[in-house]
Amino acid sequence: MQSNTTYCTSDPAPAHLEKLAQDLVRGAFLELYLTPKPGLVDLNDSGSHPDLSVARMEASLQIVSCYLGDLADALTAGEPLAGQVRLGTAAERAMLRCTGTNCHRGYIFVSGMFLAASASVPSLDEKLLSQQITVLAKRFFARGEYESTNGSKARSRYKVGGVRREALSGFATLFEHALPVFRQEIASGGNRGTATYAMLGRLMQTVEDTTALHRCGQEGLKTVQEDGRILERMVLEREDFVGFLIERNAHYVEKNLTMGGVADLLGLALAWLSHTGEMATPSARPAAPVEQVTACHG
Ligand SMILES: CC(C)(COP(=O)(O)OP(=O)(O)OC[C@H]1O[C@@H](n2cnc3c(N)ncnc32)[C@H](O[C@H]2O[C@H](COP(=O)(O)OP(=O)(O)OP(=O)(O)O)[C@@H](O)[C@H]2O)[C@@H]1O)[C@@H](O)C(=O)NCCC(=O)NCCS
Ligand SMILES: Nc1ncnc2[nH]cnc12
Repeated sequence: MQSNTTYCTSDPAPAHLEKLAQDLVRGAFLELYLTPKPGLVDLNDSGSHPDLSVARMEASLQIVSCYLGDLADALTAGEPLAGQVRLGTAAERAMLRCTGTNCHRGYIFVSGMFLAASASVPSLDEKLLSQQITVLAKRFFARGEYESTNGSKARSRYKVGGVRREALSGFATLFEHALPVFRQEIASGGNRGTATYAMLGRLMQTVEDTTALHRCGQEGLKTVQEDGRILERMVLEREDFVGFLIERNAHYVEKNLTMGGVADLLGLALAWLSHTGEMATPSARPAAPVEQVTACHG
């Protein structure tokens, strides 16, 4: 796949931007393959998404990978916000054209926002990164809202902030909930598997997920939040949370309930933890470089 966007930069994106772009793709793959997850596509089934499959989402992530690589180059070339947004909308169109779905539309937005913020905060300082995300989100949303989306309808109908408030808060749910509960689980003797499910439980409780509202209204969102509370407790108490999640998946499929926003923020959290090295096993050999996507569709 050949990208039709090239940036004449004297040099490629700085190493930290290029690696973060790769880690943002890695995080989305880690989320996709996490199994089981109620209502979402995983290695068991497609949850409440009969139009999706693992293969289709992998194809979508190839588009996301091209987008993030192009965005890293554009940021290095000093591309202004309008040009960055054009890359995002082009990626949304490519995803729809190549996979027939919008399965990573939200992830294009949150991962693009995260990478753009990191271009101005070339460190692992999470407070500074969060503040820069808020700055960029204010500039992004100051451009106005031009289309009626499932998310915008859910936000006005249920008086919630959705992904918009999440971005304007500097991804507070990620930095103040998801990452701390992961680190707490590791510190208290857990492993990356239990810590990831503790993160999923906390995100289910805290994300104002407009996809859950769009599908099943307030009752649907409350179901996700209550299940997240139970999941986090079961992980903490070393109960059979996998059995619980398999049972809940059957319920979500019956109700057509999903939580795509939770999935995206989980992918973002796994991406950042990959970037900080907290997803690596202490004795692990340095990870082989992620196979670079050789060419991209524009
Ligand atoms: C800023 C935009 C993301 C638009 O946001 P908006 O609020 O207008 O709503 P949506 O366009 O619907 O996108 C919101 C998507 O963000 C995810 N999400 C929802 N709540 C949250 C939250 N609280 N925090 C973080 N993220 C959240 C979610 O995306 C995931 O779910 C989608 C799949 O679920 P599904 O139910 O299948 O969705 P639908 O197809 O809508 O329903 P069905 O028909 O299938 O029943 C998938 O996208 C996941 O990623 C929300 O969907 C931004 O997109 C925007 O402004 N776009 C305009 C063009 C642009 O500027 N693009 C460049 C961006 S850099
Ligand atoms: N695993 C998943 N299933 C459905 N929608 C998603 N959006 C992001 N990850 C997803």
